[in-house]
Amino acid sequence: MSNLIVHGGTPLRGRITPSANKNAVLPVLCATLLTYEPLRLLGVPDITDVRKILDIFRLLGSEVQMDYATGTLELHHRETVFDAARHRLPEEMRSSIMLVPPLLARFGVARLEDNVKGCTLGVREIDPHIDVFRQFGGLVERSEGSLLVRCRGPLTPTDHWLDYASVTTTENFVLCAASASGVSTLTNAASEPHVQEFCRFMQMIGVKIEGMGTSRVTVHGGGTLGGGEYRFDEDFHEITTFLALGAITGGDVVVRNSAPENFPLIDRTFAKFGVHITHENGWSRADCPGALKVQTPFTSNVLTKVEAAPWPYFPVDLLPIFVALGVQAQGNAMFWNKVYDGAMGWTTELSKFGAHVYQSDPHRIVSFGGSPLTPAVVESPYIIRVAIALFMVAASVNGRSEIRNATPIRRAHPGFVENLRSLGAQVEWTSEE
Ligand SMILES: CC(=O)N[C@H]1[C@@H](OP(=O)(O)OP(=O)(O)OC[C@H]2O[C@@H](n3ccc(=O)[nH]c3=O)[C@H](O)[C@@H]2O)O[C@H](CO)[C@@H](O)[C@@H]1O
Ligand SMILES: C=C(OP(=O)(O)O)C(=O)O
Repeated sequence: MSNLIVHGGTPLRGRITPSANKNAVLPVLCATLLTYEPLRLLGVPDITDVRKILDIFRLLGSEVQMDYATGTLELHHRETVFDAARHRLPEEMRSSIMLVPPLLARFGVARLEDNVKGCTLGVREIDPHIDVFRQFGGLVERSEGSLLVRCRGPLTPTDHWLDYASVTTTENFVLCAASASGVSTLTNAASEPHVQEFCRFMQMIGVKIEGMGTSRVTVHGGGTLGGGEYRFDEDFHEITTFLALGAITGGDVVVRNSAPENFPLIDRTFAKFGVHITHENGWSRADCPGALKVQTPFTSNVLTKVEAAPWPYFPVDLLPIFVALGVQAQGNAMFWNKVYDGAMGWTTELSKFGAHVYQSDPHRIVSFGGSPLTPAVVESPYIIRVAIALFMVAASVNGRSEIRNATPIRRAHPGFVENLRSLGAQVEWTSEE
């Protein structure tokens, strides 16, 4: 694990182009294994999760040419071999679970390690995925430290209704449905921008999908899939992160943003902390006239709140970024994580900066912002966006801070430190790992 050393207090200024969204890139990479045709992917980020998936492709015998300097990936899964006893799917990342449907389609078997939990946000269920595999005719059995999923023939189309709008379960449903001959429908489907982007890629390789971006998705599966060229969109998480960094340091950061239509709720959430976002000619800017300040609600006896839930609610992965704004803003705010039951414990680390945050239950915290903060040495849990939130607070405080175990940032944000330096930040990693 590597730490971030930050000399904070410098307002960040400049223009920046965000990278692709890890949570779109990874399901797309898994989906590539469904086709035998060559593909070219553009804008592939140099992040550790991508490297892990490409490593498994190489083990399977796929042709993989990745040029990280240009973000161009040439991929051809022409002749592949999978040995469930020998080949291990990448651990410590949630997306491995989306390799199961293409492995089933190709080899009739997949083995999933127990440790595919990704960020330590509390329970990351696999039962909804198993329900999906079984609905399509998959056979699931427990083996030591892993699950074995098999199918005795091609998957069969199905209709399914999810308990909740799970991102990766929706993607797994679409992946299974693409290889099942016939029509499959998912109700209570997730609709996040990355789920929609993944569906657009599936359409490009020849899968007919109706209802993408809504809660009911219909997939016409079983056709022969093609190849082609696909360029990834910009990551709304990274766009929001850079805008928030500009605001928390009192600077002026302008970020490339080709999809401002995804931002109305995110913009209103910034406004709750006194940050005004504008979108013009494909660029977004955070303007913060004066100090950060929590908006006072008109309703009496309530707190200004940020309520995170499946899209189109405020995105849960952005919640820590706004907690960082909350502790710097004058006033009190409530942050409500409706998705995860164990994603708020990290906020005790904020007290090391002198911040006052109270956890009222596993899902909710209240920030009492505006107290003067001092530099600190803090520990990040294995949560990408929390390492960033701790960095944000450090960057806004005069003096030397250290974010220990900040490596998870490398799972999602390529060249994070280099990008920040280009905006004027004084920050470095303690090691290259
Ligand atoms: C690789 C990838 O794409 N990871 C993302 C994906 O993970 P992932 O697909 O694992 O997240 P899910 O949408 O399945 O939700 C995660 C967990 O939250 C709980 N839950 C979720 C929703 C709900 O309405 N009720 C409920 O109880 C469940 O315990 C579930 O296991 O979506 C999450 C939620 O946006 C994001 O944090 C992750 O970054
Ligand atoms: C939680 C995240 O990723 P994962 O689901 O892979 O842990 C994330 O991208 O913030």
